Order: sequence, then C-alpha cells, then structure tokens
Amino acid sequence: MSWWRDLPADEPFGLANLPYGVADLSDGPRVVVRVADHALAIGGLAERAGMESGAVWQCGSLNPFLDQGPHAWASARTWLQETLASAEYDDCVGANLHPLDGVTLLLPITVADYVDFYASEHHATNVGRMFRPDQAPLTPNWKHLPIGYHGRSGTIVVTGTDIVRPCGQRKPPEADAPVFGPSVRLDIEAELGFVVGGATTLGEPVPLEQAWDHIFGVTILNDWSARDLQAWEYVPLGPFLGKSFATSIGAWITPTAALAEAKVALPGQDPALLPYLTGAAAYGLDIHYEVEWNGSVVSRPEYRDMYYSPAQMLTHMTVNGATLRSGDIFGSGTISGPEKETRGCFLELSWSGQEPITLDAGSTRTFLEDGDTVILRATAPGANGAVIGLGECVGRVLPAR
Ligand SMILES: O=C(O)/C=C/C(=O)CC(=O)CC(=O)O
Ligand SMILES: [Ca+2]
Ligand SMILES: [Mg+2]
Repeated sequence: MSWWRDLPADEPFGLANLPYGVADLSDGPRVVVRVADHALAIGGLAERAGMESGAVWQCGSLNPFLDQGPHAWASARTWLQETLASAEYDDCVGANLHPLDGVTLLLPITVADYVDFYASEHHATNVGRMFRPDQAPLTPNWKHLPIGYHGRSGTIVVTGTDIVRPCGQRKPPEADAPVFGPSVRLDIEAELGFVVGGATTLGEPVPLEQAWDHIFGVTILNDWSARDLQAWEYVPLGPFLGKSFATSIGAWITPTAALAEAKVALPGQDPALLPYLTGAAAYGLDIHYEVEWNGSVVSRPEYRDMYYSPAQMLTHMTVNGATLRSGDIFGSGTISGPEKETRGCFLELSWSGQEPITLDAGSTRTFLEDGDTVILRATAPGANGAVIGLGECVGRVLPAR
C-alpha cells in the first residue's frame, strides 16, 4: 500500500525529487507532484491532511504557487516529504495517487515572458562559424554578458505536442531573391528551461545573490528552429519567426531544491565579468542530456559545459530594471560541449547539412523530415549516487500546412 516509502535508491522520481506538474484529473486540471510512476494530487492531499495553504494547488496552473516565493516553496517541499514519509497519512496519500499511464499531463504553468539565452561557448562558436564565416566566431560582447532574445511565450507547448513544420521566407544560397514555403532546415535545440517565481518591481534589478530565490525549478526545453528562415531574417534584430513557431517544455518542473548535488563550478570565465555578474551564486549545474532522433541517440550534451550561470542570466535579464513575473521562463540556450557527440542541435551535428548523421535504422539525416520524432531526456545527480530525473521532452514533426 505505502510503496512510496520503499522506492529503490536508483528511482529517478523518488522523494528527493518530487517534480511539479499539472494533470487533467476527473475533477479538472490539478497541480500534482510525480512520485515514481504516479501523479499525486497535492491539493487533495493537503485538504485531507488539514494543510490550509494547499488550496493554491486546487487549480490547473502552478502560477499561484510560484507567486508565493521561496519560503512557501521550501515549506511545501518539507511538508510533502514528511507527509509521504509518515505512515499517518497513508490513506490520504493513497487516495490522491493516479497512475501516470491513465492521466494526461498539461502545460504546467501559464507562461508569462519567455527569454532564450545563448550561454554555451561551444554552440555560439560553432553557429558563428557557420552563419558568419567571414567574422570572428564569437561577437565582441559574448564573453562580457549572457546574450539573449525575447521569444514568444504563447507558443510554448508541453511535451507530446506535435510540431507543424513552419512556412516562411528563405533565400537559397544560389537565388537572387527570397522564396516562400515550408522550412527545409528544421532543427531542434536541446536546452534547460528555468521557471521563475516571485514578481519584482519595475525599475528594481535582482542582484546576483538573490537570483536563485526566483528560480523555482527547471525543465527540459526544445527550442525548435527553422535555420533557413532564421538565416535570412535575423540581421540586425535577431531571431524572430525562425524560432517563434514552437518551443516545447517537459511536463515536470524539478524544484531547484532537488538539484543540491548538481551544483558545479563554471568551466571558467575569462576575461572577468563586471561586478554585477560576479559572486558565489554564479555556479553551474551538472545535468546529463540525451538527444534521441527516431529511436537513435545522436548526442549526449552536458549542462556543466555552459559558460554562464543561470543566476547570471537572471540577474542580467533584470539589470535594466525589467520585471520578473511568476511563470516567466528563460532558456539556457543550446547545450553544446567541446566534442562532436555533445552538440545540442542538428545544425552543429551535421555541420550545416554537410555531414549527414546516420541513425541506427540505417537512414541518414541532416535536418528534420516530416514524421520524425525527437526525444530529449535529462538526469541530474542526487545524494549518495542517486539520480534525479528531469523526464523527457518529446515532439513529432507534422507536414507544413
Ligand atoms: O548566432 C546566431 O545568430 C544564432 C544562434 C542561435 O540560433 C541560437 C539561439 O537560439 C540561442 C541558443 O539556443 O543558444
Ligand atoms: Ca535557442
Ligand atoms: Mg523555437
């Protein structure tokens, strides 16, 4: 009955993880946490266990809970872990557990603003070489600030959502004028998404030492990218329609508190950054990724290779006084490492289409074809050799309309 207290030490969704999501249950969409292969409706549990502040979970979005800030997140986590560990609440827990194979998981937050960074030196260098071969691969600002762009929050979708191939303008290299039609260079970008909570006041930046107080948790993110649309449109204002048609995120938000064992030093920042970007909060995360394309693992990016800390990205995003809102998401940027096997997008893996990738079934690919499926998976280290699962982020490509 109380199987959740006897989970094996290597269970990636054990009591040390407890990622949050939203499930479509019989009484409506409800906030849940994942316990092994079950979703636990925590609003229902709180009601039965007499925990008043749990009313915030009786809805279909994590935003009200995100609004409450880091003290409420910490006490909710402690309450959940104690309640699950104690035999006293076995009946209440049991009554609110739903096997995952019987529930639909929904987009867990109402996305407020969305920013996407460019924090991998290896990705930025590789893309610079391919997009701007006549220039230095890294722009002069790259090592002084985490570069980013504002994305389209309304097209963030949950894992499992099909992705329609976008149409748009592209200019084939040999052509004199642009043509209109379906993208022929559709790509993915394996990223980590950071979910923000706790609104700030316009005009008041978040100092680096407070940045983590606003990072509620993380989720796997895929920034689908149409490279041909992007290459033609992006000068001088940056990514636009080549990125905004869809961004997928995982169904589970792993709380930052579950990533204590994943803290690592950054690879090293030289030249030194301006003071507002330096401090003890500027650490990285050790998260292992796997990129699967039609059943074949084609890459294993490592998040620890990222040049900028998540805290530096958040602080930089607010240094001009721009506000944060609960439900904001910022993406890390494509996670690419120094080795070819750790590149986080197909543009890099196929070197702009010049080096086809062979999949296990014997087929080859450069960019995505209609019907292709990509699955991003990620895990982080837990305590004493345990694993914290971030789940997966899946998308299948449908033909253009
Ligand atoms: O260098 C460029 O012009 C564009 C680069 C990207 O497409 C990257 C982007 O979306 C940020 C990232 O994911 O790292
Ligand atoms: Ca991106
Ligand atoms: Mg995108």
